[in-house]
Amino acid sequence: NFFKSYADELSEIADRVSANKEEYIIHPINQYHLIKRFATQWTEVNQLLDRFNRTGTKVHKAIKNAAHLFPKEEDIKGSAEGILRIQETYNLNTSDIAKGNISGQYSLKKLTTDECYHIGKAAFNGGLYDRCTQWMQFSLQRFEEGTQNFSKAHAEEYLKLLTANRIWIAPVLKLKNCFIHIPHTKNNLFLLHFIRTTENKITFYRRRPIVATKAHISSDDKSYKFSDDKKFSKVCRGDVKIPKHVERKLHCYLHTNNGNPWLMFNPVKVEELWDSPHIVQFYDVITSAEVDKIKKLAKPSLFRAIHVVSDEEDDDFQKAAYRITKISWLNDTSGPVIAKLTRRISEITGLSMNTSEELQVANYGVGGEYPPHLDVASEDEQRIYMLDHPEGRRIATFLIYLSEVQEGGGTAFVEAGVTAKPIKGSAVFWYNMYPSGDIDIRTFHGACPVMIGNKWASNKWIREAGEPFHRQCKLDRNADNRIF
Ligand SMILES: O=C(O)CCC(=O)C(=O)O
Ligand SMILES: [Fe+2]
Repeated sequence: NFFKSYADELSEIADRVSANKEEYIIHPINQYHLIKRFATQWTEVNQLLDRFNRTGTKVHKAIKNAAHLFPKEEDIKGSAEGILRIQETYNLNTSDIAKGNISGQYSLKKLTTDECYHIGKAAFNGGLYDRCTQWMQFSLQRFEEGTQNFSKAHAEEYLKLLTANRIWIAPVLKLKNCFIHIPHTKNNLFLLHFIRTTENKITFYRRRPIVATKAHISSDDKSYKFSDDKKFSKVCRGDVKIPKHVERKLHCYLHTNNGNPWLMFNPVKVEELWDSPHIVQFYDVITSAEVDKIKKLAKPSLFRAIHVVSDEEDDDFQKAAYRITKISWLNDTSGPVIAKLTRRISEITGLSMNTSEELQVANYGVGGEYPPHLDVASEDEQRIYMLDHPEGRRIATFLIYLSEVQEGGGTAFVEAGVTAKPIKGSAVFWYNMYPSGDIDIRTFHGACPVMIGNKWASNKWIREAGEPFHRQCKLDRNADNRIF
């Protein structure tokens, strides 16, 4: 019976998906279901085959051969967290998501009682207590609709816990460090959990505010603090309007880099995204065929990226294992397509590639994001990394989009309040340092969570040592960058 119902379920999905697999896979709820099927149901199939001694069958062999590639429990958790990250960033309704509706696009199946429960649990563990309440309520609602064998006591337990503790959560959140002194702490499991998650600070959805170190700051301003997580989400949603006086200065034009022969008959299309710091987007810098070649070269060596997060308190560095991006590095000998792209970046920007980094290729999955950061190291960090990087700091970033993203996944410049849209074949370019050599903290930026889609992007970081003849330093600390 189990095999039969599972086979029916799969063939129904296969029938409805076969026409457009890509469209199926880019929806976060479909991905969640797919990951779940591999992490749990196929394992169940395997166990049943073992139990009934059907170990020689074709399907058993297939599962055995591929089992090491299957997603694991932690991947289900990761994808539930991805859904929550999308929900938090883009202010989505719990009821919409439970119905499978993400920004107007529906998943093949809606979320079941136990799936709502599990997302609720992930919300609780991330300290999102109000969200947890909503998800548990939806779990119970689905249960009333009579979908499946799920013990509703689990969800009720969470709701009870949250209702009983509601009175003190809000004030305690405000007091933060004082709550440790509340008496009877040890007897309150919920409070202990709360303290633990709050103390950890980094949760999957809440990005740690980054404080500029002294070396980041060029003038007398000693206490510059970057905008918080809320601002990043707001910019990602496109809720920050470009002021009229800035908009008036932004243009689109064709660029030949002062009559560069490579660009004379095929000028590059430029759109200014911001005036100060000057941020531009180039269009059609790479063809679709070249993109396919780059992805093919990168795929075998993609590995999960680890973001380095600056620690607020001791200014030390900590690694946070956000499992949401995969990256790979390609150099000019990896293939002619890479060497050609490197030369093209040089023609467009007028900068030397002699001290540039290899091309970084990144792939973002469900809810994949890169929290706000500066691409350039502070002076203190550079002193530490000097031996590794005699070619100096990252003077400029050339960020190429290798795919479209249906919803979300833009690059948000938090201070400016503008988000670059991932358009396949285009590239965003900006200087991370002022002409004086000071770091331009206004270039603080991050990759917004991918809501629907599969995002591919590629970074070419250009380092300072190769540029003295291409980009003159200026003694005036107030001199601003102008790309062209
Ligand atoms: O992928 C993006 O949109 C931005 C990525 C980024 O900022 C980085 O890799 O440093
Ligand atoms: Fe970056």
